Amino acid sequence: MKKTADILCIGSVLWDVIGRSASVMRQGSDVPGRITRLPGGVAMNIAMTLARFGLTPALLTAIGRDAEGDELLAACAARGMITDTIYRSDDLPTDRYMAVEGANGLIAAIADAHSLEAAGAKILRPLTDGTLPAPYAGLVALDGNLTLDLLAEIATGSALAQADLRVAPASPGKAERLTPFLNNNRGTLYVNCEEAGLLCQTSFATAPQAAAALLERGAARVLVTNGGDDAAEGDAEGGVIHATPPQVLVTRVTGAGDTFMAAHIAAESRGANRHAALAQALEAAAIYVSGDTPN
Ligand SMILES: Nc1ncnc2c1ncn2[C@@H]1O[C@H](COP(=O)(O)OP(=O)(O)OP(=O)(O)O)[C@@H](O)[C@H]1O
Ligand SMILES: O=c1[nH]cc([C@@H]2O[C@H](CO)[C@@H](O)[C@H]2O)c(=O)[nH]1
Repeated sequence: MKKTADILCIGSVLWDVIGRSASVMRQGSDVPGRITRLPGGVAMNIAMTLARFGLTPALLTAIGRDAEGDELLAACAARGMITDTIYRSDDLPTDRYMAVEGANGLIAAIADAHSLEAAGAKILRPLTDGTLPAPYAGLVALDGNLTLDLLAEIATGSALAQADLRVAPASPGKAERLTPFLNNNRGTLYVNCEEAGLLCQTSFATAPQAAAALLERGAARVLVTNGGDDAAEGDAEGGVIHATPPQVLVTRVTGAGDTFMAAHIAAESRGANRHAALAQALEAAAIYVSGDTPN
């Protein structure tokens, strides 16, 4: 039986190549370590986490028709995701992200999402070619790896005008690409305090302050996290609410934001109200950062 998608994940699905060393590293270091390759890209990370919360994501992305692409597609299918919505390109290679991590944290990373950017609006074809119900009125998780032009088209166009859009930035360097969602009062933005500051060209001391400022600048709805400090949720009608993350022993933080977002979406899809959804997202993120769940 063909599965129906609970949510569309639109954005980067690529291979992460991560070099890790136990040494403290600086520019120019050449040290022994391990190099691993694993599925990544923000849309894929969100899809993997949504799948852990029991949802079935369909992926809208560009993957090359190369050996790396075939392997990546198989990795998506193995996780129960719907892959026949993926645009396979004959001439564009499968995208890659490369990071180097030392004992002192992330040293540097390069995201090569050129194929996704070059594919442009082709990744959205399933929304209009009969593959998906049109207009699509369900949940959508969208990442900020798409070009500013395509993100603006999604924020203002008809293809996703009825959708429940949940938008995450791809990296601090791409945070400003979410501006069309602020300017057009569209979607729910999931950002941390730093990204909220970048979007508003300022800095915020607390998540409730950041949430209020994003709403003031035109956001329809926002979720703002701030590490171990209070997270906030707000929309124009209901105002801003906030809650404190459970205190846990932190063993990992990379991926905490994706876990928060996926758990929040999953809670709301089960019918949780805003207070319960925020609490459940914080609970799931706490379990994640404490290291009690698999990657
Ligand atoms: N030090 C911490 N103590 C307790 N909970 C934490 C801590 N760091 C993160 N969390 C939990 O994870 C959520 C998201 O964390 P954070 O605000 O750091 O997101 P992020 O910067 O987007 O994460 P990522 O590292 O994935 O980019 C927080 O709201 C909180 O629930
Ligand atoms: O510009 C980007 N930077 C990082 C990511 C992804 O985020 C994760 C690291 O934070 C990693 O999976 C990478 O692929 C991306 O998709 N685009």
